Formats: sequence, C-alpha cells, structure tokens
Amino acid sequence: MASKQKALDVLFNDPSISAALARVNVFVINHYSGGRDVSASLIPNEDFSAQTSYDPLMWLEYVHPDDRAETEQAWQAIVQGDSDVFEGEYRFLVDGEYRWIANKGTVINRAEDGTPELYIGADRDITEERRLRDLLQAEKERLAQLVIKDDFLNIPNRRYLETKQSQFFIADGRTPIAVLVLDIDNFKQLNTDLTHHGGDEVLHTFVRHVSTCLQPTDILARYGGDEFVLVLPKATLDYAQAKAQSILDAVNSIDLSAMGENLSISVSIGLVHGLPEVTQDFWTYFEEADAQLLLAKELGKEQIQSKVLG
Ligand SMILES: Nc1nc2c(ncn2[C@@H]2O[C@H](COP(=O)(O)OP(=O)(O)OP(=O)(O)O)[C@@H](O)[C@H]2O)c(=O)[nH]1
Repeated sequence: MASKQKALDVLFNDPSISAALARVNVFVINHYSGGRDVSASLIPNEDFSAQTSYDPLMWLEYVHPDDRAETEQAWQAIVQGDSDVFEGEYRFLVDGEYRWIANKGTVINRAEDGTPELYIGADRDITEERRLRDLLQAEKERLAQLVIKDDFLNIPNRRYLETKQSQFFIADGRTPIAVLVLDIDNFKQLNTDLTHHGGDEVLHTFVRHVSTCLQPTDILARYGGDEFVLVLPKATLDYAQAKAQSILDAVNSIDLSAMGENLSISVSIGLVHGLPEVTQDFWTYFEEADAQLLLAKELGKEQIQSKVLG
C-alpha cells in the first residue's frame, strides 16, 4: 500500500509522467485518502481541470444529456462495486463543444468499504470515427435500397420480392394474400411503333396509371421488362378482383394519341388468392399467378384470369 501510494505520488507530482500517459490516452484516478486526483487526460477541459476536489460523479455533468442516464448507470456500477470494468461511448463537453468519447477502464483497488481507490482508464476522441461510421451506415442503407429498387421506374424490383417476402408473405394458414402478375399486351409492337425510347415513356405512363389504383399497403414491383407483380397483403378475394378490374380500366384509359396514330395499350392480369400454408412460399403464388397470366394471354389478352389456391 505504501509503495503504491509512493508510485502514485510520483505519477501525480511528475507532470511529465502524467502527460506521457495522457499522450496514449491513459488516465489514473487516485482516490486514496489524502490524494483525490485525476491525472491529465483528454477528457478534462479547462473548467473540469479547475475543480479542486474530485467527486466521482461530477464528470457526468459534462456528458451530453441524451447519453447521461446510460453512462451514469455504468459508472454507478463502478462506484458501488457492482462492476470493476467500465466501458462507454458518449458525447462529452470539451471546451464548449460536445465530442464523442470512447472510454474504458478498470478499478485496480478498492477500500474496505468497497469504494474505488485506484482506477485506470483510457479515453479516446472518436468524433471523426463516429462521423465516418454514420456516413458509412447511411451509404450502406442507400446501397441496400438501390439493390431492391428498379431505378428506371422507381418501384421495387424482383430482388425486393426475393429478399423481403417475409415482410408481406405470412404463411400461417389464416392470413390471406393476393398475388397478381401484370403484363402489357403487345409491348413488342409498341416498341417497334414508338422506338425503344417511346416504349420507355409508355412504361412510365403505365406505372403512373396503375399506381392511381393502389393503397399504401399494396406492393407494385417490376419483375422484368413489361411484366409487373402486385402483392396485396391481407386482401380478400373481392378486394383483389376489384383491384385487378380497376387496373385493367385504368390502363385502358391511357391515351397514347399524342405519341402516334391508332396506338392503344392494354394489360393482361393473372390473379391468385389464398391463405398460404407453411409449405408454400411467395413463389408458389407467383408461379400460379404467372400461369393464370399465360391463360389470359392465350384467351385473347386484355382480361383477368383468377384462381383461388386451396
Ligand atoms: N422500351 C423498353 N422495352 C423493353 C424494356 N424491357 C423489355 N422491353 C421489351 O419489351 C418487350 C416484351 O415483349 P413480350 O412481353 O415478350 O411480348 P409482347 O409483345 O408484350 O406480347 P404479349 O406479352 O404476348 O402481349 C420486348 O420486346 C423487350 O425487348 C424496357 O425497359 N424498355
């Protein structure tokens, strides 16, 4: 104990040792009776350093109010002897501005009543690191959105259907769903009449008109080319059939006369409705709806073919 105290006296009385430790972000809290000190560290600002006595909870006043409760809880565990190791990330007021600090430390020695006498820790300014981490996270989220979106038509794409089906396909045998596959009729011919660029414009117009028939919970995705999938989570059969009819009508009402003479557009729709079982997945429904679409095409296009899955 005496030699420990002596070592601490050297540490606190020799500013070069304390400063050297501070250079590698290490600080020491000496709480032995008679020596209530905190060695130099990155944390203390001028105001903090001017404190003449050491209060083990005082530094928490410098922690950002939003981070304080969590930080205080972790620090109280140290003070009360529930834990010897402290670890936290929080914003700390340093010379008038909040900086993000990562702080980790451990109690080296406790008094008989359990209060910490000697604590050694390391703190590090991670403001820039956090900024870069947040930027990276935002960029990751942006890329994740891009991957599941058709950036030409600005609606979800096939990958969305593949990766997000757990969000809309509930296979518990009692939650209804309708899956519709929509395909523009004779689009190849429209492309020929209007050029590929004109065909692109028609695709945009098609999506705009279909979208006027949708509720926020309806999911319209581009499967590829001129084929689209419409998922109606929790829809009744009546709702799904009425929706399909309204889309058929909305597409029929598209006026292409400004683009050329005798041009018209229609859509064929395959519709499947049911209560998915655990043995089924979204693609079970998609394939059935696609088969219904094929039937609609074979029967003359511009129509809806439906099937209820048992
Ligand atoms: N303009 C344009 N055309 C596309 C795009 N993607 C696919 N296509 C074309 O869309 C056409 C799709 O034709 P199909 O669906 O196979 O045939 P269809 O003429 O629509 O005939 P049915 O489906 O039987 O009514 C093809 O000619 C593709 O080249 C796109 O992004 N823009």
